[in-house]
Amino acid sequence: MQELNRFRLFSMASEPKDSPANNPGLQATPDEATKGYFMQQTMFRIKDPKLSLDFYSRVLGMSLLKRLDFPEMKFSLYFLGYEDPASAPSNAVDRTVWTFSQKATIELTHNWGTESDPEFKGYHNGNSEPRGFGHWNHC
Ligand SMILES: C[C@@H](O)C(=O)SC[C@H](NC(=O)CC[C@H](N)C(=O)O)C(=O)NCC(=O)O
Ligand SMILES: [Zn+2]
Repeated sequence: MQELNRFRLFSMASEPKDSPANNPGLQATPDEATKGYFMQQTMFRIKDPKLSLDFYSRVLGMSLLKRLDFPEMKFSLYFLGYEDPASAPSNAVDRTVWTFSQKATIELTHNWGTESDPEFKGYHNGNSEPRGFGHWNHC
């Protein structure tokens, strides 16, 4: 009962639990230097683009906003998001600029050959030591 009362007491605090007053370091407004900036992309390395593109499009419902190939460095980048690709510019350079102006995209990095390399054991999933990436919630 003690724990429940303590919880009730805390949740009745004058300040909302999520306020800056209850969260040292939390700022109500961003620094002028980065005002207007937003999280534009996070990157995952993938083994096989055929399997990953199927998963991200069919299962997660995302669209391919832009693909960039770097043959001299033997890798490709696939930018996925929830914008309608039909609204993307047709010009390749303009489409790259458009893609990089979309919020919270996913950049899939494919280092060529991993899909067929028997020695490739996959990338670290973050959930074994040393722990790193945690999870992605899709709902
Ligand atoms: C275009 C822009 O969004 C990028 O992030 S490119 C960044 C660059 N990516 C690569 O070199 C991909 C191939 C490389 N072998 C790799 O697996 O990363 C890069 O800086 N990658 C390093 C990183 O930590 O992101
Ligand atoms: Zn990137």
